[in-house]
Amino acid sequence: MASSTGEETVPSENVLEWAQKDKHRFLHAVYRVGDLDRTIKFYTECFGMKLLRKRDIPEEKYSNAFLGFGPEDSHFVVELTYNYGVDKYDIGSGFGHFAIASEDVNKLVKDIRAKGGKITREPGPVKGGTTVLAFVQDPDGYTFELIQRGPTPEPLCQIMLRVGDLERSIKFYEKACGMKLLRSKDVPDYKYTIAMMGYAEENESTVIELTYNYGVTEYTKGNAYAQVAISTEDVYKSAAVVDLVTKELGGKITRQPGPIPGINTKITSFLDPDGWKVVLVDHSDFLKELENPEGQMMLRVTTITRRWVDGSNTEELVEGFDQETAAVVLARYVSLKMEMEKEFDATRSLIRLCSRFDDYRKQDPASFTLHPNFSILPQFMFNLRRSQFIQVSKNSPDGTAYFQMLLNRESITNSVVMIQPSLLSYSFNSPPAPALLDVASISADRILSLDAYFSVVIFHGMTIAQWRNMGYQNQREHQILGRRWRSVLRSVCTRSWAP
Ligand SMILES: C[C@@H](O)C(=O)SC[C@H](NC(=O)CC[C@H](N)C(=O)O)C(=O)NCC(=O)O
Ligand SMILES: [Zn+2]
Repeated sequence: MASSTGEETVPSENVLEWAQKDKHRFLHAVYRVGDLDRTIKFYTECFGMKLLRKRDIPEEKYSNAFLGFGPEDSHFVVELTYNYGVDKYDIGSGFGHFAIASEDVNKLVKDIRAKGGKITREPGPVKGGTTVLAFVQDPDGYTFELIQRGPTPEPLCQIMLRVGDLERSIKFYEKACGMKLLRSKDVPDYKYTIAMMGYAEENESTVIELTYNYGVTEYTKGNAYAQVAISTEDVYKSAAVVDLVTKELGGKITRQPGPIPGINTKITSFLDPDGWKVVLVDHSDFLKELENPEGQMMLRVTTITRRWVDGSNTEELVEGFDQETAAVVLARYVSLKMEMEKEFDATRSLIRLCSRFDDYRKQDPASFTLHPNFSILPQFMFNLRRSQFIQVSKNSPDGTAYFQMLLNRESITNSVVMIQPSLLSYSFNSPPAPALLDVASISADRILSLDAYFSVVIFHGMTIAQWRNMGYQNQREHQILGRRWRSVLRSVCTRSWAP
């Protein structure tokens, strides 16, 4: 369906469907600690967690440590952040607890106490219920609930957050994140209600435990707990869903979908109606970026198994279609065929594909639409035909061979950039955001970086160019501008490829 501006708009109910179709997994909870080694020692010795990886980012003055009960590609973990020189944080009144499932809470409490851990609630049935639990405080004051449970594949099993309107929050996490309400429980004697939200059985996986205290609608957030990271199969579609849901239930997008400059992992982030932050991370990017305990980048070859479907079953074919991968495979195929068959015409492939998966009314060309899962292919083919893989006359044979070698060797993400340059727009009051490959993206107060993989072009809008020419970035009275300008240049120039 085309709108008056000619842009394709998809009815909101179709957009919202994506959250229910998407595949999600809880990846990690991010929070700040005052002493990384102190917390690592406590979690490994008292909880039995394993240190999975550490990283230090001196230019940004912080370090991270990831700990959990199993590897990150299959377990929910904690991501600790240590900011240089900051040894204390305010946890606020809204953050409740993390939870660790144990088959013997009493024994675990004894062990933790013997190692100097601070038990703030002795083991016993929960007030108003029967589940045996205990509470322990970690060195920074974060509360960990120790919950009695049989064997489970996911011991790190809860993030408890207090909310001011339980129904609103349940609806938000169902519609924006595709979560299910796994269980709710009202405890009138203690004037609270809880709701367990997640993607699988409560005893088998991590959940967000939403807690409503009767009559309490506001909590302080503090500056200690940061966010929860959840995987998604498509950050762009997921962000479109979240944007719609925030208009209905509150909350807001805090980072538009797109690659993290220099890392390429695609993310989007937002606040829920109570201000709790969620980051959605592209799952295949996440798996590729995982590092091993020595901190080396471990590029994983992730075999994405797609259920094969009978070619005549168009609907299932469309639903499982990965257009970025298809576009790159098509480019690799076409650049090979062009070399072997001079009369080979790449457009025929696109025409065949469109005639198979399009939707239009006869005699009405304007009604032509392609399913969203095919939306980038036409523009991709437009750029491929003009790329150095097809227009070989401009290169030496060695040059063409070099470009084709890289196209066949690089990741899907980088190969897409080789054929369809990515344009990022940087401004001084919002995070970098993908921009349309069109002159309309040029504006006086923005810096544009065109990444064509083999070359990067940095364009300064007229106003910024004037500031730069007048040396504002080096003048004391414009030091904020200078700092921002240098961080923009740094993020543009720190790319992950090395031709
Ligand atoms: C089910 C389990 O994971 C829980 O966390 S329920 C524990 C129970 N929660 C509350 O009381 C929530 C309301 C409270 N006012 C709050 O805001 O945290 C709890 O903490 N019980 C205490 C006990 O001693 O049982
Ligand atoms: Zn709990």
